[in-house]
Amino acid sequence: MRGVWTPDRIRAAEERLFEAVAEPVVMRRAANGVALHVRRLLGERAGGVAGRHVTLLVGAGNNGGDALWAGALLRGRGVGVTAVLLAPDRTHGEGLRALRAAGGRALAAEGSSGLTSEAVGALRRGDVVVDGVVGLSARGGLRPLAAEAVGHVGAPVVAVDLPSGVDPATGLVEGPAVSAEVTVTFGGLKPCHVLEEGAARSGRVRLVDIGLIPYLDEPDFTVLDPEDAGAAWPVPSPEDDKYSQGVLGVAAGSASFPGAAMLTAGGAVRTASGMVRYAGPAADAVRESWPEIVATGSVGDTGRVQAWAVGPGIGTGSNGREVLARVLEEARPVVADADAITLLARDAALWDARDPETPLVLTPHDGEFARLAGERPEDRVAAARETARRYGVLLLLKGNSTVVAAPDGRVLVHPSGHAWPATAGSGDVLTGMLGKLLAAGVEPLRACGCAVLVHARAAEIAATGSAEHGGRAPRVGGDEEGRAERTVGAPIGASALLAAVPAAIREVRAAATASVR
Ligand SMILES: NC(=O)C1=CN([C@@H]2O[C@H](COP(=O)(O)OP(=O)(O)OC[C@H]3O[C@@H](n4cnc5c(N)ncnc54)[C@H](O)[C@@H]3O)[C@@H](O)[C@H]2O)[C@@H](O)CC1
Ligand SMILES: [K+]
Repeated sequence: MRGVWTPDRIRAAEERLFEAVAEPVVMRRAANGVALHVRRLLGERAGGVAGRHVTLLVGAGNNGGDALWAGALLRGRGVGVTAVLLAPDRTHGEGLRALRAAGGRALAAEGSSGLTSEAVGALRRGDVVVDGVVGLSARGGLRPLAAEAVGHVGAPVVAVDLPSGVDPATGLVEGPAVSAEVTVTFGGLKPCHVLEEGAARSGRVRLVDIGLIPYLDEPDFTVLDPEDAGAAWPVPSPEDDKYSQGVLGVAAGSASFPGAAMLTAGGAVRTASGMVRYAGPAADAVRESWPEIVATGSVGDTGRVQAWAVGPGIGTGSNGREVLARVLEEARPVVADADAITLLARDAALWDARDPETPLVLTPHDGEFARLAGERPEDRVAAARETARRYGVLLLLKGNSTVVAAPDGRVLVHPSGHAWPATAGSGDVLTGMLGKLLAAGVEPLRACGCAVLVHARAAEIAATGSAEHGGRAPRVGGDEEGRAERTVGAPIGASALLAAVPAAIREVRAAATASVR
């Protein structure tokens, strides 16, 4: 599990760190980390380090200072280094002196008519380009000169701290911005690494220890790693029987639309052993597809369950309303999706059926969220947190980065790093998976994080056929250099995602086993 801290909290921790350790020492640590990851990328993409060329794009502040110091260290490894200075009169002085003393070159980016031809040549020559334009103090998109310079970059980019042009606190991009292959950040992750467009533009995020950790407060939110999901995933123990592992009730689909029932129930079956019960008009179809499921026609006829998954395909009319009300009255943990969210958003009386002490998870996409909250989410973490608190629910806001907020303010984010789950029926599978984890007794916030992570990975495995990597490096963190990120994929349907769930579970469980060795 990794923490994510807002820029303000990072700065406050840095101030405390500087009382104990001199700032240049800290910067040198940061630069060491940048140089290490530039060397790795050179090895990967240029076949070696010595004799290769690195171009530094350097802005006005300490972010550029980090890049210059890293350049000086790379010179020591036989790398040719050229710094292109976007603001020569405000360049980090010590960093520039260090680079020149190590034999690096520096030139001004701007001539009398925009970017000079020397600067363009340097940007085109780099085997790797280091983005030291702007870091934690970034405001808005790249300024025109920096944007023009970035436009000439064809080589892979290592971003210092964050890809320039991305808002550090939100991950939003409001103008031109850098797209990095690797982002090297310091002390702790920032929201831009895992949220919105910033997550995609950060590429592989590498965290460097600069001694900041003891000075950090509680993170603003957290990110689960595959090994966290693997460690929490329920598997049967020798004492278990089919009931003791948690029974899930599924209320989904209809006679004319049995697909939602099939996918929700299937998500549950593939997630954990034990038992799944189905209640609804698609009972015959469900029995046929999933003979292991005990299927009945109505919620009232279903035997005991430890949790319910309700909503996909139940409709928003009186039948759907009745099903949802019956499920809520049972006072068991519930995951409510799709039509159930629409019903809850427009019918305040339905909330009376609910026991406020029993966990209720709502899993909206942005449109369903707008029905609940009155508007589409802008700052997704803040919006999910506020809505979770207001309704007293766990709010799982789906998106490329999925945000899960608990009513007590805790938040988990999962940056999927790809969009393969964006296919019809995929949400139904997630609902079944999450329901089964709740039935198995996994703590609700963690259950949400685990289900989202494994669901996203299953989609990726289905699309890319990459299961053979057996425990791919996580996008955020990890030492292994990514390979699967460049795997070419093919579009999938939700059935293919569902079929890949066991492979994804095996992968996270293998990651958990490896991490305790
Ligand atoms: N506080 C510290 O001493 C440490 C800072 N570190 C580095 O320092 C960075 C923060 O440095 P600074 O606070 O000096 O500021 P930055 O280097 O992030 O920004 C410098 C200046 O760029 C300008 N700017 C803002 N938005 C811009 C945009 N969109 N396009 C172009 N220019 C823009 C502003 O004038 C800003 O003051 C971190 O991101 C990290 O890389 C690390 O060395 C670790 C320790
Ligand atoms: K940067």
